[in-house]
Amino acid sequence: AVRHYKFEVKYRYGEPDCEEKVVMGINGQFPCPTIRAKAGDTLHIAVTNKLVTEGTVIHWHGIRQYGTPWADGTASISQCAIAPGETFHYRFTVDKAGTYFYHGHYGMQRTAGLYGSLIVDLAKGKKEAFDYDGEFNLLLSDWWHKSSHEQQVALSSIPFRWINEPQSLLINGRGQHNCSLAANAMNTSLPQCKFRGNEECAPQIFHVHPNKTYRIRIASTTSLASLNLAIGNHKLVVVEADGNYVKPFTVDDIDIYSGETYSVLLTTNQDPKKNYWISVGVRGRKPNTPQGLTILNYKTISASIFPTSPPPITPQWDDYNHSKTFTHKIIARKGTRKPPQHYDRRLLLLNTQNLVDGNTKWAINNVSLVLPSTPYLGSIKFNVNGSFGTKSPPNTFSEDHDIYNPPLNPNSNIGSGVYMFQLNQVVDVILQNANVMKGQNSEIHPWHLHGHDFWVLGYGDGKFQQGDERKFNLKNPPLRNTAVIFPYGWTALRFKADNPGVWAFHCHIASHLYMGMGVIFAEGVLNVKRIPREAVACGLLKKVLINKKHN
Ligand SMILES: O=C1O[C@H]([C@@H](O)CO)C(O)=C1O
Repeated sequence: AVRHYKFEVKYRYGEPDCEEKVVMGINGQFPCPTIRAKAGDTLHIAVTNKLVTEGTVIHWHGIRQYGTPWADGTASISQCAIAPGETFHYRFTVDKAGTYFYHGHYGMQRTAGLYGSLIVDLAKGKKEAFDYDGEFNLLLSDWWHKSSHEQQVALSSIPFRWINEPQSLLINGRGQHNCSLAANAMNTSLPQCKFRGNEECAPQIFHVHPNKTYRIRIASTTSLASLNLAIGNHKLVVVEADGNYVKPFTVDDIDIYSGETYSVLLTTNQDPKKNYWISVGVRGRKPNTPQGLTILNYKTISASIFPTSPPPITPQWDDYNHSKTFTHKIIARKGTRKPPQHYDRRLLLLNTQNLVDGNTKWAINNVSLVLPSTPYLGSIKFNVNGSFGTKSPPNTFSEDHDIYNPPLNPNSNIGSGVYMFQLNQVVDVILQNANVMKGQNSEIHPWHLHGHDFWVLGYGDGKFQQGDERKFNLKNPPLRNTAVIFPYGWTALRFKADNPGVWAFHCHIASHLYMGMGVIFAEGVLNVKRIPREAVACGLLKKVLINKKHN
């Protein structure tokens, strides 16, 4: 079936965490409307930009866009930003059931609130690999009191101004900044929140029946924060990650990085005379943000009876062993597509923090990404000269780079070059983490690939060595679209370059991408047919496409 949506992107006042701010929403809603479709459906989403003075695009995160690379919604990569007042028609199929989301992919518009859930159900007649009685969505995000515009200015100022930690964590767009839902149950200086219930920042409470199993679809669209989610007294069975089944495993809490999605099963087998906390806390960076909270309500009692015990304690932010233990449990469910046993091309990508002309940036193999004004998809397809860096970016980095210390020479270059793959090549990417520019520290980065799922072949501590590939899991590696690199560690990915188009591969932390932490992949672009001309008619292609006929 074809599903039609009309989206108007517009700022409005809102109080996501009880403080009035300007938020970016769709059709007056924040978070933006949930899209629900069936596998095999075609979505036709007409996006009208009502922002008055800035462009916009929307990326359908986790949807591979086979045959429609111009609908991936990445400004300067797959399309021109939609100008104020204009409408762009996204038409693409959702071929695989799973938990996804969508978000702005121009500057830091995701930070401003431009995100919503995208759920793809199985095609009619197909059955899930697990049973459940009901389901609900948890769309997780972090919220900032400084506007996305001010954050962009801060990050590109000399001296550099870091954005620091978010003010609040939001669950389905709702958080509490000046009060705590759990004040009466724990030691805090915050007052107890009091709600009539219709406030925009009142928690969304999840109502369940006892002795049932629920599928909880979780997505993290945070700008910065890595999160840990727990539900008091309840176990979680992880069954899906990034739209792919995983071998089910049971945990007390899950770590979720920006750009990831999970489905977990929860069985309501606890005391039905109580309600329970759902808590979200910060991991991987020294937190300065209170937990995000809401309530799991057993319908056997009133939802207004809050738990008297404190919310689950989020694991210590720097307990990386906890994160690694969780991450290593994620393997593919039987029946998942297996990886090719060999690669055709390998990239070793070093992640460093650098200086470029006095600006603090992130660079990959010493190149910090700056996007061109003509979208790559059009430039490559129509062979436009001079629209982006023609020098291919480096496949690897210097063997003597000391990943445990600040770089000896912190300066790097900017670049807009593209890694070009032969269609159907098997590509391995080893992401190598390193020390930041100042002090002894290395940070978490969740890397997201557009247009493909990849197999996560392995993780390791320290510097990747040739022999490490013997430890790769080629038997049942999980298929995902986002994978984390741990501090001072490496992560190995494999994918097949089988989707003609131009695809971003980048750190999903909004500020880090803004600071250049990404690369551009392209394959088989000459095979891409029928690019709508409004998708790429800007920059150097504006005149060309108006004057000539192309197919
Ligand atoms: O990009 C970043 O900059 C700061 C810090 O390294 C410099 O202020 C930080 O924590 C980041 O993740």
